[in-house]
Amino acid sequence: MSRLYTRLDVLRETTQRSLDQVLGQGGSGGTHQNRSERDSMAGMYAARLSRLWSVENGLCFGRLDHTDQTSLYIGRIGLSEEERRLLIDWRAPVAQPFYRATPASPMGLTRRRHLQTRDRRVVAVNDDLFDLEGLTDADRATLNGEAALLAALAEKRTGRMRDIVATIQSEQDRIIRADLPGVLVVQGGPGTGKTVVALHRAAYLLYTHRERLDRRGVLIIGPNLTFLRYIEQVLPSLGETDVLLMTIGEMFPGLTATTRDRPETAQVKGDARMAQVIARAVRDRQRVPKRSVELDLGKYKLFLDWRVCDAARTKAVRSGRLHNQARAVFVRHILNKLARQAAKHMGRNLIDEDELADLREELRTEPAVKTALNRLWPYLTPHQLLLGLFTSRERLAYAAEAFTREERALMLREPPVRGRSWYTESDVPLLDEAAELLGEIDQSVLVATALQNEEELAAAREAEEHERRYELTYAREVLELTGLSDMIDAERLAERHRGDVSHLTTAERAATDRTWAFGHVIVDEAQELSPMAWRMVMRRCPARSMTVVGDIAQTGSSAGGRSWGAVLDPYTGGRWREERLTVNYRTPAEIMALAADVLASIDASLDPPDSVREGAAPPWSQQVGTLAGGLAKVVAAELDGSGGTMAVLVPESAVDELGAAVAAAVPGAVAGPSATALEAPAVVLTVADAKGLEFDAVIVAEPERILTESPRGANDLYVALTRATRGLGVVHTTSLPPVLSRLTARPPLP
Ligand SMILES: Nc1ncnc2c1ncn2[C@@H]1O[C@H](COP(=O)(O)OP(=O)(O)OP(=O)(O)O)[C@@H](O)[C@H]1O
Repeated sequence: MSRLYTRLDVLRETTQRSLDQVLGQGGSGGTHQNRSERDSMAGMYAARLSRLWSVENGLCFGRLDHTDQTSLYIGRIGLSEEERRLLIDWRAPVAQPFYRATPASPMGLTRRRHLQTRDRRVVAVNDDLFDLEGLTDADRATLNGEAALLAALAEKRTGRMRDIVATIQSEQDRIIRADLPGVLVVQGGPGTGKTVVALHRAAYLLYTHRERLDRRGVLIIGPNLTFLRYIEQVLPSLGETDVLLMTIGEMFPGLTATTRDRPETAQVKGDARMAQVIARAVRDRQRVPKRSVELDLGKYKLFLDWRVCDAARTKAVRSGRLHNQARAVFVRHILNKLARQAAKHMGRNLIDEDELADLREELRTEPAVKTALNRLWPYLTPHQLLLGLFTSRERLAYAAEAFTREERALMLREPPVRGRSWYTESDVPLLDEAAELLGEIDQSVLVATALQNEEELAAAREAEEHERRYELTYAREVLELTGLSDMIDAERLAERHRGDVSHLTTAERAATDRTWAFGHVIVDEAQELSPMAWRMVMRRCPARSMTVVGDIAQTGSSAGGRSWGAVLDPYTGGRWREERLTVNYRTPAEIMALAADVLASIDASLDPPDSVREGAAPPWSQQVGTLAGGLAKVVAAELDGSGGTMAVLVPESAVDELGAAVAAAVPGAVAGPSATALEAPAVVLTVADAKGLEFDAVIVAEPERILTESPRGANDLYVALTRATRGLGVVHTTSLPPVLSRLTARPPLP
């Protein structure tokens, strides 16, 4: 072990020296090319350095002893010295037996050794022995198959997900090392390691297909920002920092939409028919006036015949261009007609092409003409289109004719109020859809076309401001994640995001480019995505190299999927493959038995995963007089100060009230998914915000309300019950739902 760490220290020193040398070669001096080369060298050394620092804990965690008497050490990265391999990267093919060998199929091993280290010292050794014949009695005594796994699972949760390189199980390893191309679905019940496996798969794919994925990047989509915070340390701890983590609400550059619509609204907005709605909303902005329009130019008047507009529109639509590009066709046709009219006013019946072009340019700048053209075929940003649609009953009536009046009413909204975010998570795929149909607008054109509707302009400006703030936050996060904050400041990096992108890593560039095509996309909690969200995600991965991770039984969103086939067939022609995970590493058997009752109430044919652990205290229930006061008391009493994590999962409609009550009564408790939520001793969350997370203890409040509050209430309750790693309690005021009859009742609190 000491030899490995000595080698690591040497590599850190030499890399640091190289970095210092490059950074010392003058700040902004030299040619552009010199600066650019220097920047990219510095970026490379800095990335290598952060990789070398990230593997300090558990650098080496295994040893393979082969039948031919050779041994290999397995670790987080590969290390060698003078051509000799000291440590094998866990992702290398020769490391595979560490995860796959079994007594029935030992893969050339006599022994697999798990090493637990602390502060560079080995503190525990667990062996799996495959050559039972050749064992001494002492060796036989140490036979301890699951010890390493069980030790890892028994550890207290820190609020952050840890990597599992040392204890990946065989069924998980098959998924991690599955081929890159095609769509792989990983279906598995709660706690089966879907998320952690997906993250290790990302690390494996980057290692195995480095060249391809370095260029195109890997995107991981998670259900909410808290979840991304929960998992963000896993890949850096595996030495991979250039992976982009995003929620659906962040996938339209410049926006971070975190508010969720009510379930009925989210369902309507996520409906596949919304693609038609957006297309019709665009068409609705390509107008033909009912009768001819009079254009007063001062010196004379021109008449814009509705038939001319109609012909112009047909021509523009037939051009096959996107809305903002097709505008040029529309405008040119109309200006040609107006120019001929204008020529007549000047007493000229015949004009040549050059004169026509001159007149067209003159007319183009006439305010009356500009106003008319902008009304008939305005340049539109996706923001303007959506705002115009959702704030107008008439526009909605036209565009969303396929929906009922009630469904349209769910989409109708007040215009934005300054300082308050207007977009919801389900608007983001709609913005993306709109962007696909509208096409880009040249920045200079946008500035020149100052005749847009006031509100729309304000919204566009707001979006711009959002973008600036977003870039800054993102840049800070990137720097924090890569540990480079001492070397580059966030403002500069944010500037680079928007301007010169040549020095940025792939993930940084991809984050700001809506049209970026990723080399591989991993979608976690994929059952929650609406059909419209899938359209957006699929656009980001035209190669269809994807890992889709989820559990249909945990679908909470009304817009979410009901089967993988229904979700994926339209994009893959049925060509996707499925792997299943069947063992629950999180929830002890006693808690899982209760969750299994809820699962059976959703669909009796669904099997819960088998728990690998048992021995937890039986889950309990406690009736209280008033919910807020009673809950706060129970939470305070349950916190044992031992440093574990606790979540209080509450109905969506009561989250503000209960969050405030618990935060006021329990020192250190936090209400809602804030930046500090994961580190707090107790956090109050809705089930949607707890998706994908886990806690040592979980208290579920008023399960009856969780069940009835949403169309998929039983799925929500199932998710809530399966977040616990050690203890589970239920606090309620009204009678308990019959499906929870297995709970052990504690004496009620007055
Ligand atoms: N092989 C393993 N070794 C150690 N810990 C593991 C292993 N597999 C899974 N775990 C742990 O089990 C817990 C559950 O894993 P994870 O969150 O990935 O499950 P999931 O299937 O995504 O769950 P859910 O669907 O409920 O969100 C995590 O703490 C994870 O680290």
